[in-house]
Parts: sequence; C-alpha cells; structure tokens
Amino acid sequence: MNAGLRVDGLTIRFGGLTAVDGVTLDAPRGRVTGLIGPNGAGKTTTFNACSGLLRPSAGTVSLFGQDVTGASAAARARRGLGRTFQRMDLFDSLTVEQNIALGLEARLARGHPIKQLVSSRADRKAVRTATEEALELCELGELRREPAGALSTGHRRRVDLGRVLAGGFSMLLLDEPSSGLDTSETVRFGQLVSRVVAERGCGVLLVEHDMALVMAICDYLYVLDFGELIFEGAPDEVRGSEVVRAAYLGSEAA
Ligand SMILES: Nc1ncnc2c1ncn2[C@@H]1O[C@H](COP(=O)(O)OP(=O)(O)OP(=O)(O)O)[C@@H](O)[C@H]1O
Repeated sequence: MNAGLRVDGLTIRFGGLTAVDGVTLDAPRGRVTGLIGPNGAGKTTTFNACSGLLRPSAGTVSLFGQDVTGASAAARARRGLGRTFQRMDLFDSLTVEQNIALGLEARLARGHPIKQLVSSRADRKAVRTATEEALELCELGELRREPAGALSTGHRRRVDLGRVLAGGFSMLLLDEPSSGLDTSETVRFGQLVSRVVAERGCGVLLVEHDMALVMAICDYLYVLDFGELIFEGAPDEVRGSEVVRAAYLGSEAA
C-alpha cells in the first residue's frame, strides 16, 4: 500500500485511565480514512499521538514508512504531516491569500521567523505558486483579498485547508472539519476533501461526528469505543455492523 500514517498497538494512559488501548490503524496516501466513535472513545487522543502532541505509553507511530514515535510535532510537520484543528487559528486581519501563503512560509522558515523576512527569490516564487494552486483548488480565488475575519465559517474552513495544502503536506489530519458548518457547507467541504485526495494523492485521516460526511467521503473506517478498536471496514460494512450500532446506542442511553 501507499504508505502514509500508521499506528501500531497504540496505548495512551492518563494516570489510571487507559484512553487508547492497543489501537492499530493504517491511513495510506490516496485515501480518506475515518476515525469515528462515541464521545470519549479516544479519537482525539489517538489524533494527538499521531501529530506528536502526545507521547504513547506503548506502541508506535510511523509516517511514510518511517518510525516517528519519538519525533516532535514540528519534526513530523517537516516530514509532511499537516493538521487542521476544530478551532481554526486563522489570522483574522490577514487576507485569505496571506493566510494561505503562511502555510508554506512557515514551513520554509522552519521555526526561524527571521527567514520569513529575508526569504530568497526562489522561496518567494514557491510560496506564490503554492498559494495560487491552493486558492484554485479550494475555490477561493474571488475571496483572496478579503480579510479572513470577515468570512463565513464555511469559507474559513476552506482557507484553513488551503493553508495546509499550500504547505505541501502529503498526509493531512482533519479534526472535526464539519464543526460549525451547515449542511450545504459540509457537503461542499466534503467534495473539496475528495478532490484534494484525487488530485494530489495525499492521505487524509479524518476525525468527525457528522456521519453523513463520514459516509460520503471516507474509503475506510476505524471505529473506537472506550479506547479500543471495535470494528474496521468500508463505510457500508460499518453501517451494517451490530457492534457499532450497539456502541452508539449505548452512548446515547448513557
Ligand atoms: N489530558 C487528559 N487527561 C486525562 N484524561 C483525558 C485527557 N484527554 C482525554 N482524556 C480522557 O480520555 C478519554 C478519551 O478522550 P478523547 O478526547 O480522546 O475522546 P474522543 O473520542 O475524542 O471524544 P469526543 O468525541 O467527545 O471528542 C476520555 O475518557 C477523556 O476524558
């Protein structure tokens, strides 16, 4: 398979609580992989271990076939792992275009802000090209000069994704991207993610509560409950699974 992000036997404990218990999952490039489960199932904890914000108690994380379990979040980003957050951290006073450009500028600066001020001509050209491509892919060309603070949440989500795309990341972690979007904005965002994967061949690991979005865009799903993997399969198999249904019904009854 086209190696992307892989988690093997991941276990994360918070004191006496085992939030994630021996989870193994594979999110290759060229595919949208979903991570779902009821509240408190361990999705965000797994996600944070993937991006390097949390160290596992046991197990490994690998990126493009290389073990990154001990690597920092910044080191994983340099290797091509990008992520969006449920609460987007756009710069409201900067334009759409400037926010998107930051995706690559920050990556080229590699944590040395001064490099952003004295960037080379080649870097500036690369930023312009990456920004134009991301603006086009995310259909944001008409809004390029608008300040991000003036946009609807639906447009802000697209700017957020555009910024990750401009950064040239080839494995994307998307955390609850439908949060704050209405139905039509969610559908449109889902179509954009599918297009990104088809055109760029990157991999996506998606944590999401909106089942319509999950079922529409995911190629393969992993289902967590109480920190354990209880099912994996294609969306249709997940939809028909009694085990999954019982886990969700259980959480509703609680
Ligand atoms: N920093 C932490 N310290 C202690 N316990 C934590 C911490 N983070 C998460 N937990 C616990 O770990 C378990 C899994 O939480 P997690 O946020 O990963 O679930 P989730 O599936 O993302 O839930 P939700 O869908 O509600 O966001 C929960 O019992 C939660 O209370």
